[in-house]
Amino acid sequence: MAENGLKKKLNIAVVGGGLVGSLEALYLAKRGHNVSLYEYREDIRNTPQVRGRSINLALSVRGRTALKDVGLEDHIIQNHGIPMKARMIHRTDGSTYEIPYDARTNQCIYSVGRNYLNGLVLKETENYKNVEKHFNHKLIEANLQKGALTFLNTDTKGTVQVNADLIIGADGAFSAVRKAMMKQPLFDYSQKYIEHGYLELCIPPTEDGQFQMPANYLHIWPRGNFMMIALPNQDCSWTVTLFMPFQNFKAIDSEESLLDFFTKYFPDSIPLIGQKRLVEDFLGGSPSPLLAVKCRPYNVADKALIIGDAAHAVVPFYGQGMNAGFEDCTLLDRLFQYHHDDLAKILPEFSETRWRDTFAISDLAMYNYIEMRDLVTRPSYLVRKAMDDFLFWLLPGVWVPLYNSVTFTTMPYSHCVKNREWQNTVLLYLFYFIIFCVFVGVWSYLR
Ligand SMILES: Cc1cc2nc3c(=O)[nH]c(=O)nc-3n(C[C@H](O)[C@H](O)[C@H](O)COP(=O)(O)OP(=O)(O)OC[C@H]3O[C@@H](n4cnc5c(N)ncnc54)[C@H](O)[C@@H]3O)c2cc1C
Ligand SMILES: COc1ccc2c(c1)CN(c1nc(C(=O)N(C)c3cc(Cl)c(F)cc3C(=O)O)c(Cl)s1)C2
Repeated sequence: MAENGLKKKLNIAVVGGGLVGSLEALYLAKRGHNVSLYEYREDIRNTPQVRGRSINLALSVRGRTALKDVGLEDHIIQNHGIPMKARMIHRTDGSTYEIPYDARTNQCIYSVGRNYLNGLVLKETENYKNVEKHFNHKLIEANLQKGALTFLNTDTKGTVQVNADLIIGADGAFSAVRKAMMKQPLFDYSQKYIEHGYLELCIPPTEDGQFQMPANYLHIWPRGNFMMIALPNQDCSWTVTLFMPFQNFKAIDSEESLLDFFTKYFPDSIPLIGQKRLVEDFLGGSPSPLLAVKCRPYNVADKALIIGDAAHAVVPFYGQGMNAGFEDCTLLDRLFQYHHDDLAKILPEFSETRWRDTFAISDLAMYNYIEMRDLVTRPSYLVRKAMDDFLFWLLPGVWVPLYNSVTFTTMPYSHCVKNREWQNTVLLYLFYFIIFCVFVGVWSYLR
């Protein structure tokens, strides 16, 4: 707050115009600050959207809350997002079965196009004169303590010097802002590349432009040490993501070995993708790596802050990366409101209160990576899910299963984990009690 009691307009540089950076620019614009958004790539609204190639993501309540704050939730839910009410599990014989996300209240998650959502948020910033967007600007140097940034304009090949009251790094898993932050003393950092990579394939729409599979589902082909999933697109195509160890990808190096592999493990997907397209896309592409990043603190004094994947890239096996990044923006906005834009209070409090939750979702996603590939096929998973669903139905305010709390509530991720721990304890004692009753029953019968 300025001396005269009026709110001080900050000059804020947001590095990274992806999903989280563009949303953060919008949040800050709505607070009246002068925002300059710098994005390495060109404006994605001008890049041709290759048909049926859009990469999509699962939007759940944490991300919806942020979009609601900036007035975009209704548009996404009513005009773009495709509701997914259940998982559709594909067995190797091609038969399928459903596992609803929330049988009690029929809540669902939404499949949204990454570029569509990014473009929508960027477009919304056009309504604010206090937002400047600079595309083709790559951050190459940062002096965070001084609020000084150097960008390479990839168009002109010239450099651009920028000074800001606040630098927000939303520049993704390989963040340049975080790299500068790592020079700070007491900055903790760890990263993990998992052994699996992912390759995106496409199930096109039918000749008459309809979905080839039931639309309102997240389709999963769980196969033990690898898995495939498919999310629906607005154009009735599916973005299919195959997760598999890099060495397995490497072993599939010919049309014959590829078709043998898919015939054995994903036979029903071959006619859906199309044999020719499968061969072209699989052998013509290469698997991308998956990186998890944990670091803290997220701020440098009252000068700089990292959010989104720059702060906490997670493996995608909970569908929460974007949702967690959007939740960063929501929580940061609440702190701006509570501390009247006083960065000396906001930034340290964001770091101190957020890292436990981002570490928790990172661990949950990594656990899912290890479990999920065949978890949904395990009887123990289905028994536990049935018990969770029953107790959730019986005691909805008390017993919120882990998957529901992560996906369908804004309960802090670390509380979701604590919740699960006491539920495990209760179920363990319940199990012992049942065993004891059976033992007493059998003993009484045999006496
Ligand atoms: C296979 C896969 C599936 C996923 N599925 C889901 C899902 O279903 N649901 C979900 O919530 N999340 C999902 N995620 C995670 C989600 O994609 C990320 O969490 C999200 O994109 C993070 O957004 P971000 O803006 O922080 O980073 P990014 O999306 O990486 O954006 C960073 C931006 O910064 C720019 N940039 C980078 N370096 C510089 C620089 N030096 N100077 C200027 N600009 C720079 C980049 O060009 C980019 O535009 C998935 C991720 C993967 C890999
Ligand atoms: C675009 O690429 C990707 C890649 C991975 C994901 C997504 C999009 C969206 N993802 C979601 N995961 C959950 C979830 O909570 N769990 C436990 C699951 C975890 C796995 Cl790995 C899975 F296959 C199904 C579920 C499931 O429950 O449906 C959601 Cl809810 S959405 C994972």
